[in-house]
Formats: sequence, structure tokens, C-alpha cells
Amino acid sequence: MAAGLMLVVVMLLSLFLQYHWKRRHLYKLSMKLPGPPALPIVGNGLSFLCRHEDILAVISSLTEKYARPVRFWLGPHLFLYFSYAEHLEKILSSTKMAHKHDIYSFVKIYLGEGLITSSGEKHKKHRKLIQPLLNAKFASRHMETFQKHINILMEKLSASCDKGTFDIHDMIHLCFADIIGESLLGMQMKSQYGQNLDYVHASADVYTVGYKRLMRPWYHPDLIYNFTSGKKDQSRIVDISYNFIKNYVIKALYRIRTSKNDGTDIRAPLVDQIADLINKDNSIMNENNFIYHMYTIYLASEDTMTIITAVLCMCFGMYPEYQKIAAEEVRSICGETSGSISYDDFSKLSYLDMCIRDVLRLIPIAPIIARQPTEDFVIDDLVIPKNCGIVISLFEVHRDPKHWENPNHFHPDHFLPEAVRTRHPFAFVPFSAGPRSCVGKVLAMFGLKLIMVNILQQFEIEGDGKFPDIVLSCDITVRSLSGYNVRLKKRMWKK
Ligand code: HEM
Repeated sequence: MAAGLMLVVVMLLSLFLQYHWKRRHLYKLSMKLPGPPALPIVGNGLSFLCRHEDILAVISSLTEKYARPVRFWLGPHLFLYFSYAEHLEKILSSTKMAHKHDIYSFVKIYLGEGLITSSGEKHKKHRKLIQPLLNAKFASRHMETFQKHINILMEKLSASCDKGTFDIHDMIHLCFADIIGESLLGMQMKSQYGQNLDYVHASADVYTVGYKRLMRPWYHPDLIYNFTSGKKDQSRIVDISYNFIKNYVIKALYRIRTSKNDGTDIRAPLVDQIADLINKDNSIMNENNFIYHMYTIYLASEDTMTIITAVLCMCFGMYPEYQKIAAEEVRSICGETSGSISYDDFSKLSYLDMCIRDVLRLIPIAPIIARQPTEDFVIDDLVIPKNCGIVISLFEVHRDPKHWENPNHFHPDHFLPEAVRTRHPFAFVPFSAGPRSCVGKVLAMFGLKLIMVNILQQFEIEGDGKFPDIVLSCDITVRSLSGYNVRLKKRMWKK
């Protein structure tokens, strides 16, 4: 009996030693780098167990104390934290760094092997198919669809005119849900009329429920998580979203197989264009992959565009001097009333473009990106072993006073041509860059401009305070915890 027990102890000890021996290069590297002391098992996980609005302060306290890269442990994962533009350039441009970190496995529960969460050859192949479809032509051909749903938003906003301060987020959110639903997924969501709200809300919950699990290493094993209320939320979200998207993917495949028109019609929603590619060669992706790509694209687009639009509205309210310039530009290029905009006008809206960019700077939707090198990677004489976690902070580089004259305020002049010319190109990367950059950036900029043109043509926006008064939460995305509060007045153009 005693000998058996002894044998078990020896085996466990040898497994323990083997595990740590294999990871010795990580411990060696960790000892070389600056960073906070870590506890056994949880590492520095407890430091991040704070309210969402405090996470930025926790990160700043680390980055103020230590030089880059800062190292920290999240459970058994070693992460190196980078935020200098020069480092970002090397990391984001490298194909060795195109692999998403294993920590995204908790996001995979919702997004499967969609573009955001997958890596390797399959990701490369599918990205090559999808990215070219989301081009400027796609945006221009879907302008009518965008405008149709924006018209409904304009009516709803008109009803809030002269009624005091209100939170503009939800109205914009439902508008983008309808736009993305029709142009990308081929569905009439009608969420602005109160339909399909269980799906819209379940999708919004992905961020909060997913993040909570991600940041609590003890919830990582299914064995523990399955007994928590988080698991129930997770299952509810997965059931609603997967089945909802599946329904539209099956309809698109059916449409393509039975109709004379094929998905190469550029006016077709994205889902039909992909269905057409699959119909011609069904080895390119299976139905499950198709569903996850479409859900990823829905989630990656409607939330991001909503937040940027809502924050820009707030900024125009808080900084009326910039709103005035942007509105006058819209008036001179697009006219005083909506519906008179042509696609070619968009490239002429240079001041509005600067305003949108400065909000993308202040609110980088993906504030932190995690990667895992597939081979050893050298940066500044430091050899980063493969499989070590790399964390890149877009949030920090976007506010680095080295690059930005007025880092914590809405300041569109940051994007004057002269300022852009002299700044490091990786000091501003709201859509990331390189092989994992955003595939929807053209559509995003188009949608943001179109909605803002309509809003500025019809309303004068008022607001209180200045940008630093907004309480930000920063987790998987950045958002305002103090709401998206504005007041609207009907715009009366001066003769
Ligand atoms: C203001 C709007 C948007 C912002 C700021 C934004 C930002 C980003 C960023 C920073 C990434 C890289 C994330 C990472 O590396 O972890 C990304 C990836 C992605 N975005 Fe966007 N995005 C926006 C809109 C859109 C839209 C409209 C679409 C789709 C139509 C879209 C689809 C995607 C997809 C599929 C990826 C994953 C690409 C890959 O890993 O290959 N995004 N986006």
C-alpha cells in the first residue's frame, strides 16, 4: 500500500518536473524581463480582477512602472506586453505573429473557426476569399440599403429632438443591426421595429459573458465553469446566435442553388456571394465554417460601428467648434438634406474623415490584441520563444504623448496631412495591420461617414463635459460606462 502510494507520488512529481522542464525557456525569459511579482497558479490574474472601468488604471500602473515589454502571467500563460509603435510595426507585419493566442479559445465557443478566432492555413485561405468581396464596390452598391435603414433612424432621432438629454446608443445599434443584417446576411432584421431583439441582445452579451470567463483563470476548466451561472448564459447565447445565423446561411445556399441569378451579382448580400463560391466549389468551406464566418462578420461590424458613431455624436456635442466645421463641410459637399449624397462625395469629406479617425484613435475597438508566435521571434535583441503570449496595446499607442499633441481629448487636427506625414505609421492602427488586419475597414469607413452625414444634415448635437469625463470600460472592446448622452436640435441652416 505504502509502496503504491510512493509510486503515485513519484509519478506525479516526475510529471510536475517534466511540465516545468519543458517550460524552462519561458521562466528564463520571464526572469530577464521587467514586470510585477506573480503568484503561483494564478500568476498576475488577481490584479486584473477589477471593475471594467478600472482595468485601464491597472494597466497604466504596470506600464508606468516597467519598461517595454512588460511581462505578466495569466494562470500558466506568460504574456509580453508591447505598446511602442516601432514594436507594433514589427509584430503586426510579421506572418510569424499572425497566429491568435490560445486564450481566444474562450471566444471560439461563440465564434467557432470564424475569421477572428481561426489561424493557420484555413484562416489564410478563407480570408483570401472573403476580404476581396468587402471592397469599395460592395459599399457603393449597398448604399441604398444603408440609407433605407438610416432614414428610419432619422425618424426616431427626430422624435427625440428638443426632449433633453438621452442615450443615443440603442437607436444607432438597432439601425446598424438592420443595415448589417440586410447587406451582409441577407436578412430583414427589422430590429428598429422591435423584431429579432433576442438575437440582437444575445449577440451584445457575448462580450460581457466571454470576458468574464477569460479573465478568471479558475473558470477556464469546463469542469468548474459548467456549475456556474455563466455557463447558462454562455449556452443561451450560443443557441440563439448559432441557430439564427444558420437559418440565413441555409436560405442563402438554397437561393443560390435554385435561382438563375448567382451570388456574383455585386448587389447580392455578402452571404449570397460566399454561398455562390461554395456552390461552385464545395471543398472551400463546410456549412459550419460558413455559419461561423457570417456570425463573426455580424459581430465584428455592428457593435464597432455603433460605438464609434455614438462616441462621435458625443464628441460633436462636447466640442461644438469641430461639429460646426464638419457640418459646413457636409453642407458644401452633400447638400443640406439627406438623400442627395453620391458615393463619390465620400472621398471629399476630409474633415469628417479626420473627426472619425480621432474617435477611432480614442476608442480603439480592439484595445488589446493577443498573438502567439509560431516560431521564435526576435525583437530588439530579445528572443521571444514560440508559443509565448504577445499582447499589443492599441489603446496605449493611440494615446502616447510622443505621437499625439492632445492625447486625451477629441482633437481632429491630429489628422491634418502634415501631422500624419510626420507621425510613425503604426502610432494609429485602429483596424490593426498586416495579415490579421480588419477585412471590413472600407465598409466601416463608408458606413460611418454615411450615417454621420445624415445626422449632421438633420441635427445639431449638444452635450456636456469633455472627452476625459467619459467613464471608459476596456475589456474585449472599449465602451462608455457613463452612457452615450446627447441632446438634439433640428438643424436650421443659416442662409
Ligand atoms: C469601426 C469599425 C471597425 C473597427 C474599429 C474594426 C477593428 C478591427 C480590428 C482592430 C481587427 C483586428 C483584431 C485582432 O487582430 O484581434 C479587426 C478584425 C476583423 N474585422 Fe474589423 N473593425 C471594424 C469594422 C468591421 C466591419 C464593418 C467588418 C465586416 C464587414 C469587420 C470584420 C472584421 C473581421 C472579419 C476581422 C478578423 C480579420 C482576421 O483576423 O483575418 N470589421 N477589426
